[in-house]
Amino acid sequence: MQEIFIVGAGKIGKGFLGEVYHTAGWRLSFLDKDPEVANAMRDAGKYTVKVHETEKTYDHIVDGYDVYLTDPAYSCRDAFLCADLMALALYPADIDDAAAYLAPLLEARAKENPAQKLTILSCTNKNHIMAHIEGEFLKPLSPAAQDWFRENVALRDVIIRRGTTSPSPAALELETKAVATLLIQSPVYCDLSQVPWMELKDNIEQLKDIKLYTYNSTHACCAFASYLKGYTTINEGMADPEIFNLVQEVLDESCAGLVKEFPITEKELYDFCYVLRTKLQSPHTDYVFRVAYDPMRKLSHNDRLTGNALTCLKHGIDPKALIQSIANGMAYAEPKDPKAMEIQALIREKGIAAAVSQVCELPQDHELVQRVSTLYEKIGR
Ligand SMILES: NC(=O)c1ccc[n+]([C@@H]2O[C@H](COP(=O)([O-])OP(=O)(O)OC[C@H]3O[C@@H](n4cnc5c(N)ncnc54)[C@H](O)[C@@H]3O)[C@@H](O)[C@H]2O)c1
Ligand SMILES: O=P(O)(O)OC[C@@H](O)[C@@H](O)[C@H](O)[C@H](O)CO
Repeated sequence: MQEIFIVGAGKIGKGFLGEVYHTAGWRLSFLDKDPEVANAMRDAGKYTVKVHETEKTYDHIVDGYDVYLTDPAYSCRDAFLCADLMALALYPADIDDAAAYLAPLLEARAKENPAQKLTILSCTNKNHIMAHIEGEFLKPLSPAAQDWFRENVALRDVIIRRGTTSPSPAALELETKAVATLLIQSPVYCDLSQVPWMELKDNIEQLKDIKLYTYNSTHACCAFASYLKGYTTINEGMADPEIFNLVQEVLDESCAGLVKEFPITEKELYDFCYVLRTKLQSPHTDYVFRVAYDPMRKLSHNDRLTGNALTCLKHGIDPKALIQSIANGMAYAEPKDPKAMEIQALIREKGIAAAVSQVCELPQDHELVQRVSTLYEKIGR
């Protein structure tokens, strides 16, 4: 039996990877830093995922797993030492800590089980960070373990094309929309051919910008605009004609920039985004809080809105709706989102132009900073 070690037992860990690898008959081990999350899973011994496929919806009960806390005694040691696959189902900001915690385990594996190769999947929406992650894994290792890691570990990026939700981090009832495969940078060191929804690809870095600048730019646009209108779900936002139109404009601008920037035809891009162009309601509730979460990352230089707008400007396309969405993101003042609060503090301390300049990582006299600042002042809050 093959074994997956899932770091981060949240929505993607439990609701996507746990569900899919359980279906495929793999042994599942979860590691989480939150005692509430780990205890809830351990006490219940099972959880339920409502899976929405194109033609059917069904409940899948996932059980028979082990769950560990990131304890100082490394109770997860045995599970880690024989895992074929490790998935980092974490936000990018949590990966460095996870790599530091995992270092003694990698050191032990290099000594005690050197012959078994390991594949690590980095499951985030942040692109161009794989060299950094590899550095974080290698940094604490001894020279011998570093050599072993380079020879025997395939650290790979992925593209997650499904929304997975739960009402709280420890919830044992999740929902997932299963309509597209998980794209994984090839090659890997384990056999994924019998695991549903897994697809190996050889150009993940480029495809990931295209996915972020279409699926995630429209998603962020909807979340920030929805917050400003007082909605709490993405479903409510998409049902509002004004927000729906803004989302479509963001998609049009993004696609116009992408066909100029990347070797992809308009038809290929249209097909890739087909689902975004229909007014279909999602079969499950998705939350503005989740989709808007961490606006500092979402508005940063290479990410879904700013990176996208810069690509448009580079190719002579006016990114009007993207710029409005960045301004809306600057006005996203959800008290429970620490990074939204950091942005609000920056605006209070430095003024809007300096804050946009810092968040979007652009000079203050850049056209985009000036236009975002002007639009921000017009937003009624
Ligand atoms: N949920 C989705 O629909 C979705 C879709 C695409 C991509 N993603 C990406 O997947 C990643 C995970 O998202 P999620 O929705 O599952 O988040 P989540 O908050 O539901 O789960 C993350 C889990 O990781 C745990 N964690 C954090 N730091 C840890 C550490 N150092 N060691 C062990 N556990 C740790 C947290 O306690 C939490 O349980 C993110 O990068 C997100 O952008 C999510
Ligand atoms: O996970 P984030 O915070 O990068 O972005 C929120 C959502 O846009 C994202 O999770 C999507 O639902 C997902 O990328 C599926 O397309």
